[in-house]
Amino acid sequence: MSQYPNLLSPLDLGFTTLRNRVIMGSMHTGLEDKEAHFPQLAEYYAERARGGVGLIVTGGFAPNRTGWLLPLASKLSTRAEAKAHKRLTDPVHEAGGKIALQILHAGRYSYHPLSVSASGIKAPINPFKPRALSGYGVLRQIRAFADCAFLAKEAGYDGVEIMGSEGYFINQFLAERTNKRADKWGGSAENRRRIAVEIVRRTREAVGEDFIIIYRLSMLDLVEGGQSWEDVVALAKAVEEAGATIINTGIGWHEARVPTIVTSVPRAAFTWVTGKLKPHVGIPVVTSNRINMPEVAEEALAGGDADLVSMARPFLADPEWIRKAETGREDEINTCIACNQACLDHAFKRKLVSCMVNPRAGRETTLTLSPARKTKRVAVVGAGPAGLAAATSLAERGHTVELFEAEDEIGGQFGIARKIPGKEEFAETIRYYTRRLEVTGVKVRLGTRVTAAALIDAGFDEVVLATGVTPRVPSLPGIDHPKVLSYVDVVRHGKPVGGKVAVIGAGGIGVDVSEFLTHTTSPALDLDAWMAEWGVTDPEQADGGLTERKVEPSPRQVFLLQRKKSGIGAGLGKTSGWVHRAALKAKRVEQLTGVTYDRIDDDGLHITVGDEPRLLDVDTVVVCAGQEPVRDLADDLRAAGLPVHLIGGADVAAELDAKRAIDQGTRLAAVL
Ligand SMILES: Cc1cc2nc3c(=O)[nH]c(=O)nc-3n(C[C@H](O)[C@H](O)[C@H](O)COP(=O)(O)O)c2cc1C
Ligand code: SF4
Repeated sequence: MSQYPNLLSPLDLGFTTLRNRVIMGSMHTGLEDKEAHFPQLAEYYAERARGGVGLIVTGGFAPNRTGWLLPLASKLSTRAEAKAHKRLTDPVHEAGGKIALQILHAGRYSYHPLSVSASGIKAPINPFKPRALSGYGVLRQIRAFADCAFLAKEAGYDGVEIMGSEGYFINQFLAERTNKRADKWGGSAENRRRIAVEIVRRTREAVGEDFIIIYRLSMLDLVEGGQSWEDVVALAKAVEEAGATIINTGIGWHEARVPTIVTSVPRAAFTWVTGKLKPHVGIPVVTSNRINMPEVAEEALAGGDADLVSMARPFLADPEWIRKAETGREDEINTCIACNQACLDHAFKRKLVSCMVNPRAGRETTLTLSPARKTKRVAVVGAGPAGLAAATSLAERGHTVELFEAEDEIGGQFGIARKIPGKEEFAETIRYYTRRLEVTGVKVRLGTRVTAAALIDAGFDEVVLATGVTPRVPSLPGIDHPKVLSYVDVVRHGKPVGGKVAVIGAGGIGVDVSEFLTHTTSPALDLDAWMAEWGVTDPEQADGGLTERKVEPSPRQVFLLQRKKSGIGAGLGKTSGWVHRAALKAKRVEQLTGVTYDRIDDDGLHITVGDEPRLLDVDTVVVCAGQEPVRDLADDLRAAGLPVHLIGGADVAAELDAKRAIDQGTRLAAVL
């Protein structure tokens, strides 16, 4: 008997059966935008289908040019385009999987001048003002959805998902916020939902009975002027009536100021919303967002909140997620830690999407770990993200690998990250590597500060130096004062910190340390606390589910300081930086930029801001002023003729970058 009886049980849809209750949620990876990338996209999907996922939903494809998210982005509106899609659907079917095409019309989120919407109201996150559609224009858009679905069927898809949430085109008709129309497509709730219902009805007519239609329904808009709960329920019933097979959950518009998927959002944070809707409809419902491990998914289903779970990013992180859950190897799952660093942050920069913890994602055809032609004895020094990726990937290719780590535990900087409130997920990557080291047979030497002489004597063929970084000590009068601590002292070693603290350096680490110092508990581990913090409430109590934000007061007063004039946490990703900045503001952290540090003494930290000298009478100064690479072994090893490879912080320490570190470790291992 499986440990996950609900999750792994098939779902009979009448005309077809899904092999389990897991949908790989829609993710636009960038590979969809050019047919030249379809072979790569096909292999990315096929690998996930082989891994056992029940149904794959593609990234969004526009049904016409006006619906494009970006100029020349993915679209399916012609027979020629449909033909190319066969290259995607065939390999998935050969692997025993199923695949649905997502139809996404961006409406006023379209980043181009052709953008259209219910009304001519510009989105706060887009410079392009949409044109309000005429009545005829609305009918043409509806038809485009149905035609796109018809082409998808021709291309061999098992179904389509109609994207009705996240503030895109359909959602813009549903909410009064963006729909000011006076015709039959606006005004009353019934009129506002007419377009969604018509799209589903016309799509069903176009594709016939035996074809999956998922409707992704915005259950919580999280914006002012969003839909009421009554509207949401009425829409769900109407969509079912119009012929949808399944309803998927959508949460929050892109312009919402509530985080919905970053790592500080508790796991399965919105499953209760799906559960609230479920009794109102007869068709299966899917829950989504921040479900990343089998026990979380199983609990959502066993609790009766949903019939299926959608997991998007977890399938970037691990294509074999299902197989591992099926065979009791959940401790081998490479867990999505919701960092967004290589997925959504890439998408925003128009870079191809991948995954921080799995750099092979989206590069299945180019980054392969094939068996080594000549096996070697390799020493990897340092068990941070770079060293772990290198050691395990090398061992997977058949090399004999020994991993040396000076500390008593693996993880490097991730061991610090995991202690930051809201970043607990980083512990999963350490757990994953702990197990992967065992599975791949790497010999691990913890608490061993290995010397160059020992490495030379041992006769390794290659040495990989992943020795990481040490905190940079700025030259500043009073830097030796007892009230000065490094971020490592504070976070890793838990050294006591006073009630008034200055944090020097407002990069990613300074921001993390400020979060650490202003929290006594982690809202990420307490859904009620998190909802209160972000003002998320039951949509029955407030339209769109938004109320006032309330935060627990900080246990200490924190000043976050930066020499540069650029913004606080400027290097943080687009999708997560604003969340940290908003959280620190709510905790009343005083943020100062353009600061000159004058000296530290018994009175505190003396600074100059602009031309104004100022004394911060703090008890503790925490230094987060960058880091220096640790690479002392390199010269001696090279002098002895050993091939030495520097990776991670030991290579480039200027900006701590785990994404780069894991990628570099994996790529090195692929060719050694
Ligand atoms: C890189 C990326 C691209 C996405 N593209 C789409 C998309 O095209 N359509 C869509 O409905 N959702 C899209 N999403 C949202 C996901 O479907 C999903 O709702 C979100 O990632 C939360 O689920 P997860 O925690 O399982 O990843 C995207 C998410 C990511 C990370
Ligand atoms: S980059 Fe981060 S958030 Fe994105 S899939 Fe990978 S682990 Fe998850």
